[in-house]
Amino acid sequence: MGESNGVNKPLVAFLGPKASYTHQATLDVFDEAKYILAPQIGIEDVFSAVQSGHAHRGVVPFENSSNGSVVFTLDLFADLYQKYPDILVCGEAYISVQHCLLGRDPGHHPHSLNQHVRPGLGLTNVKERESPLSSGAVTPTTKEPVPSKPRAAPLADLSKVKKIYSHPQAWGQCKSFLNTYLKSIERQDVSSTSKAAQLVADDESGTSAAISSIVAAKVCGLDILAKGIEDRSDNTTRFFVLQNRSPLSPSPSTSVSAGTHIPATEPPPQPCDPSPETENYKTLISFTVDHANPGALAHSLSVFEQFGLNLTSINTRPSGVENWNYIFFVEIKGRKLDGSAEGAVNKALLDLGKVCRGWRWLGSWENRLTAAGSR
Ligand SMILES: O=C(O)C(=O)C[C@]1(C(=O)O)C=C[C@@H](O)C=C1
Repeated sequence: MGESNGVNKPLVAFLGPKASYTHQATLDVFDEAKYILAPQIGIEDVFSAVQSGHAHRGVVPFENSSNGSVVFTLDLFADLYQKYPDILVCGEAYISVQHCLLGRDPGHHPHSLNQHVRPGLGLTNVKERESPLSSGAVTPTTKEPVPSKPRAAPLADLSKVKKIYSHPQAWGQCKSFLNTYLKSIERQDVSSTSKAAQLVADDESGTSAAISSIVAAKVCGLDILAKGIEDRSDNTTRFFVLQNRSPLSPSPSTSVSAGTHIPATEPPPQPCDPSPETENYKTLISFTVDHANPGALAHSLSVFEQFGLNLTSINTRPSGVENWNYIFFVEIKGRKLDGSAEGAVNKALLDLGKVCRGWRWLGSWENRLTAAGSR
């Protein structure tokens, strides 16, 4: 299970196709020489591959610094139909996201190619125009951080663009550019930004464009019509590495030949790290409360305070049971110790069970956020 027959390498499922931001996150965590990286059509396919044991690990987007949670991923963790009971988060990765508008530039001259290189994706010779064509474009610098003004101007004439494809997360990250240069142009959601680039590459009319990456421009042979169109220069997406809690899913030491590199995001040693140092870990927990009970949410959250566990994020999604009832997701600093009643997280979970309706531990993993972005 979780291995590709013949080559004996563990399989890592990720939201594809190739050149998605999730692919870039996957390459940051998993060495292509030691793992088979398997693109999936949707985020749910990644969950399914890990749940079934077909994949050893999975990589999915979780949240963006400017546009918030990836609700598709949260809903899969909410798992209303109990399809993914064994999914655990065992790692995270942060990718700086610089979006481009990709399409066909009628004024493109093939000799003005720029060179870009991205290991693992073989990126070279990306077709990027050097000079803005758009008159009256606002071109703020980072010294002029006015949110309503786009950070980039088009590099080509956009008047022929009649439809834009992208992953729904991308629209909210590029609001200023879209409202300024592509207002009222039809937008179509697709499963990923690299899928969007593929669709535009297949559209021979040349009237569609994609919000996607510079890597996808190369892979799909598209022109860069604008670059750096995200609202914020520090636009970053966080990805989760998933594993199956069941021992059927092979651990790296059994599935990879001796001396292999184990990614830094692999789960902490099991069953129990004797070190009391849990500060550099994070834990994701979901829980539901009795909505008729005043203070039910406050009582649940106070459990974490009692054990000195800092909350790093809180999210809600509809519970699926009753209208206006929610499932809560909290992320806290610290980790659950396996097979132990000790540890602040373990104790907090015991107490949480006394005040909430139900809870689920969704994994503990090493915190990969540097002190600069600390949380
Ligand atoms: O569409 C992709 O390329 C993805 O990997 C998904 C995703 C996301 O869901 O947040 C990843 C990074 C960007 O924030 C936009 C889209």
